Amino acid sequence: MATELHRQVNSVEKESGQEQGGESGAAAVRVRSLTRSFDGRAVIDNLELDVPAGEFVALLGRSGCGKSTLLRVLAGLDREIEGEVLVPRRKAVAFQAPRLMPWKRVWRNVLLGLPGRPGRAVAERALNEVGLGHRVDAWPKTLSGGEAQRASLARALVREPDLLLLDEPFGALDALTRITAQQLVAELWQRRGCAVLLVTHDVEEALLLADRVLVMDGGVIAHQVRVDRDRPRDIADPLLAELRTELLDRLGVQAPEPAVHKVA
Ligand SMILES: Nc1ncnc2c1ncn2[C@@H]1O[C@H](COP(=O)(O)OP(=O)(O)OP(=O)(O)O)[C@@H](O)[C@H]1O
Repeated sequence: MATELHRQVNSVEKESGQEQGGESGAAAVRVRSLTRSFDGRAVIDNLELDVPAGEFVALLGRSGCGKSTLLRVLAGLDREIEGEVLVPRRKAVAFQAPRLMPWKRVWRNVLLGLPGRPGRAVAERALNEVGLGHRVDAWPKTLSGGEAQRASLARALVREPDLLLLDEPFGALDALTRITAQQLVAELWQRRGCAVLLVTHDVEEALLLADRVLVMDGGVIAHQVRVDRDRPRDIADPLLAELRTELLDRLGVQAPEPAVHKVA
């Protein structure tokens, strides 16, 4: 299904007949010559990016290289830009911190900011989808870290996004909860068919989840690899191990030797 794209340029989001359908009809993101500067320094510098509808893309890069800035631009939260950014109107974003309002019950948090006064049943459906059906009436402070992150995902899902933007959503979770949350996102993506852009520091997470992994450096997408493997994936797969070394190299990180377990 073709997704209508909308232009975000210099604080204006306007519908444009020209770029709908046609060449961009199967795209979820089209970025041309995007530049974003802070105090005269271009953090994003003539960046180009295309994401087809339904693709899962992971974005890696050293700390401070501009990943979150790019995500905020795509989300429409930052419009002080030069260049062209086309994204679907239906988009949603989830951050590392779940950002739930403590004075509203979970289901009301899920519906926050949604137009058209949707009813509780809409929130319940999304909460069921992320396995939080039993916490519909809970207060945010009673949720565990993983539950709060799932509530945040439910809040993104009720928007029925064509583009889901995730900024380090698993960064604050413990290792076990993180794996469960990754599996949930993979399932949701497969079920919903939306495009996903996941900002992460974790090369293995990127390789386990994404169709394509991008490395941002010098204000542009400096490198990319395609992960041509069915899911669920195994990080011990030789292709993934090879791509992991390649990506760590591009990130300027020495790949550690695989751990050797000795049994006495
Ligand atoms: N509102 C702002 N005002 C000034 N500088 C900013 C602003 N937002 C971001 N920057 C700068 O832009 C650069 C990129 O920041 P950004 O948060 O996008 O990096 P990042 O790649 O997401 O980093 P990390 O991986 O550490 O989260 C940094 O040098 C940051 O200090």
